Amino acid sequence: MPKIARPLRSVLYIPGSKPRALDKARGLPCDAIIFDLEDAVTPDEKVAARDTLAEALKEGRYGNRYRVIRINGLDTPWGADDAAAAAKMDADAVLLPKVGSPADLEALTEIVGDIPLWAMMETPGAMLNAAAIAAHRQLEAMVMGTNDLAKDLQTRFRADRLPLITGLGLCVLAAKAHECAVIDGVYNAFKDDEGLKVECDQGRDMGFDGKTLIHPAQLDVANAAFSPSEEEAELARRQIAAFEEIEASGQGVAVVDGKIVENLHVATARETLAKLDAIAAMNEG
Ligand SMILES: CC(C)(COP(=O)(O)OP(=O)(O)OC[C@H]1O[C@@H](n2cnc3c(N)ncnc32)[C@H](O)[C@@H]1OP(=O)(O)O)[C@@H](O)C(=O)NCCC(=O)NCCSC(=O)C[C@H](O)C(=O)O
Ligand SMILES: [Mg+2]
Repeated sequence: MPKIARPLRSVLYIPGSKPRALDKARGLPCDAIIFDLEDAVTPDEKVAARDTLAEALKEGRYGNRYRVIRINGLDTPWGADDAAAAAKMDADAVLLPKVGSPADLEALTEIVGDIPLWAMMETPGAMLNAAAIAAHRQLEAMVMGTNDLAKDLQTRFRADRLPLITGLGLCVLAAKAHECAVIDGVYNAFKDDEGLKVECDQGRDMGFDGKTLIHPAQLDVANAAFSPSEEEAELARRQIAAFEEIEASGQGVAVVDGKIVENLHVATARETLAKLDAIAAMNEG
């Protein structure tokens, strides 16, 4: 069972310092929100942003969007106070930037207690320690920080993300091995829908559960890319029906569209339909 069983197709960053954006998010079709106190907030605004965010969360009205607070690192002047404040806010999880090892998460639990944790995976060290980080008992999700990772790796931007693929893959493997969710990094060119779609499709094909986003205009592309398509749902229904029929006759392998369907494919087909149901339930709730 995944530690967090809910759609996380679109995970929108909102600067904790921007009341207008904090309010706008109450009506946006995102599955989760990362209320940011880190990179989207200038040093001068950091302390005030904490209070602005606390007020917004107290007022609530975020519906069933999952609410995650990204604090500053515990090695910064703001991190410990952010963590203490976040623990008292009405949020679902706390996200720690630049996690390097499980010890970083352990240090955070000493301040926030047993609230679920999310980890920014954005340094070369984190890629190499991904399995140990994913195994932390309170970790619920990993979030790729592809900007920081690209910076540390001194890569150039490439549409195919070749320089980042090893790290992305290591984090997907680690998260899946430990039943954590894993969310892809942001696409910086927020007016480029086509480029965003290519990157979302790549992330979806790699096994990511969703994408982090920086602007409301990116939500529809991510929601579509990380939802099962009509064709996938229709194929899933046919696979289940064909397998049930063949199973009733005492056989273990069905054939649909010229391809074998065994019990493991049926499990995937059922997951596809369950995901659609979860999205529908979330949209109704
Ligand atoms: C990128 C932006 C600075 C653009 O802002 P702006 O020019 O104000 O955009 P628009 O005028 O097009 O905005 C239209 C309306 O939408 C609202 N808005 C904009 N962004 C958001 C948002 N993220 N959430 C909610 N609402 C948003 C505006 O308020 C306008 O509303 P209205 O006036 O009512 O019409 C800006 O989008 C922005 O700041 N984005 C977030 C940037 C951010 O969070 N960065 C940090 C996270 S990314 C990161 O750190 C990556 C990671 O760590 C790594 O290493 O990779
Ligand atoms: Mg970062």
